[in-house]
Amino acid sequence: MEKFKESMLQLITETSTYLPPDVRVAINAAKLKEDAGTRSALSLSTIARNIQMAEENVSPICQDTGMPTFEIKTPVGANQIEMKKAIHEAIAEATKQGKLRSNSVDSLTGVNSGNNLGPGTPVIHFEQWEKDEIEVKLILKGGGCENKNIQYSLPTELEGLGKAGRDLDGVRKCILHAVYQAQGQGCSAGFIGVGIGGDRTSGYALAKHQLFRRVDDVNPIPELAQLEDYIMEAANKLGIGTMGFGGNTTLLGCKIGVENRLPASFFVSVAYNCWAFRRQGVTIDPVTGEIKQYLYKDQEVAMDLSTAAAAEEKQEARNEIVLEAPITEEQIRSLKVGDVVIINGLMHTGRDALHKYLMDNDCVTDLNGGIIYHCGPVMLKDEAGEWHVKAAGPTTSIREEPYQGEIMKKFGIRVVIGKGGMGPKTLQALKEHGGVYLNAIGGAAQYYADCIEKVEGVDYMEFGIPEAMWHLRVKGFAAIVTMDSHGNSLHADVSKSSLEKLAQFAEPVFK
Ligand SMILES: O=C(O)C[C@H](O)C(=O)O
Ligand code: SF4
Repeated sequence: MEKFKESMLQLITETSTYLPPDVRVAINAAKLKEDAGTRSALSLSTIARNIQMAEENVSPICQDTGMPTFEIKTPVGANQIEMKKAIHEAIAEATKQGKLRSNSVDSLTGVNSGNNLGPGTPVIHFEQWEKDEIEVKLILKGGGCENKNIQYSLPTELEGLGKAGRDLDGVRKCILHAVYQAQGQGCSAGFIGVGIGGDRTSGYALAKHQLFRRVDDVNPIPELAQLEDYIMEAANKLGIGTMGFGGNTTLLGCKIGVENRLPASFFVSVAYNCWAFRRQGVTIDPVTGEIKQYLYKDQEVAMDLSTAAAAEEKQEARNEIVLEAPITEEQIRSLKVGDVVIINGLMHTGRDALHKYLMDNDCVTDLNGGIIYHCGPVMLKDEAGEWHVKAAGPTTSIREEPYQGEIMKKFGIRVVIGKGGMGPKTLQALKEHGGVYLNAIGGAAQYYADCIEKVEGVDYMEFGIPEAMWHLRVKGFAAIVTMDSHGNSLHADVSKSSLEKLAQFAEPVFK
């Protein structure tokens, strides 16, 4: 079992740090479809570079290393109890090594277990088969994209598309709607797994299971193969684009599975996975516990960095502004949607627990003129007791919508950095107070970690590592203004235009 544990540690590390070739091919292809210099092309360049950095640094592609979910097939008689124990040990070790973020939180107390173990974490599904080898597949699906999963109960009425009935055309409408409702918040461009049928629980399991299919496989059921092709074409006409910035690629893959249903139920369940589509698998010798073969690693695919230089040149031609806290209202008022901002100096991380806390409490740090970064990093402490950032991309900002405006005003915060945009309440506060929202590239955790020169300190450690307030000194941290102090929001614009485009798909296609 010692060797099996080592093999599991290798699998976890590989999954978190190395994006499989079929996913790389899809991202490289998306990059070719965007015009150089557009926001989407710039984001895809950053994503490509981030994927390469993660591989080189053997560090997490994204700081949210998700809910580790294993699907295991064993020969009859294999000891599943021992295997489970070994997997738990490997998970704890991978967390200690900074390959996984401590991501398991007690839902009642809010306490982070610190080692990714706890009731329900990790998820392990066993199944027996006749073969004389063990197969272990692992997916690390982050929380932001998990929040964009959606389940429909047919018949239903869908925004933009009208009635969706209990037939293949109703399914078609649900899937298009699922892509639309995700906007950029699940770090588009994404991959979706769809489950038709089952019950509420097995439908979602079926949807997630589809994500283990290769991006380039062909569905053996002809009508579903046709539907997958149709969705790929139609969804990419919605104009949501990478990070919801607008653009030609919104969806990178669509895999649909079907199961029987109850007469009264007709569920369509959609599992949305971000571009950081981390899944890997191995076959294992049941006697030695050694890895025999990787399942999604049959070719070498280098990330296409060729357009990065051209894109950066165009970026220089854009309005590029350097900001360093403390920032004045005047500086903020001069910014508008589309500007690229480069941040130097100090910023403070803050996400769910901190925002809730700051509503009713003072802050230990002076935030006047300051910058809040919606980020839950992966951190490691060295022997001298100093903290190091291992991965630090943005988290989905919309969760802070109930708090953000008020907190900005209360503490004099001028800049909020996150991803996916915020709603009307925050937009109004930016206008009244003189604030700006910057969108960083979701999932680009290595790229941003590289901009962090020093960890100046940390407060509120009781919230756990991802939720604590880290004081970070950065250099050359680039992000795009997507909500300004004049009432403009790129997110509101893209949401509106994509709804108009969605409505073009209301007519029946599959009779
Ligand atoms: O938890 C995080 O760091 C990010 C999360 O996956 C998100 O997409 O919001
Ligand atoms: S931040 Fe984005 S890339 Fe990372 S897990 Fe969340 S949705 Fe995925």
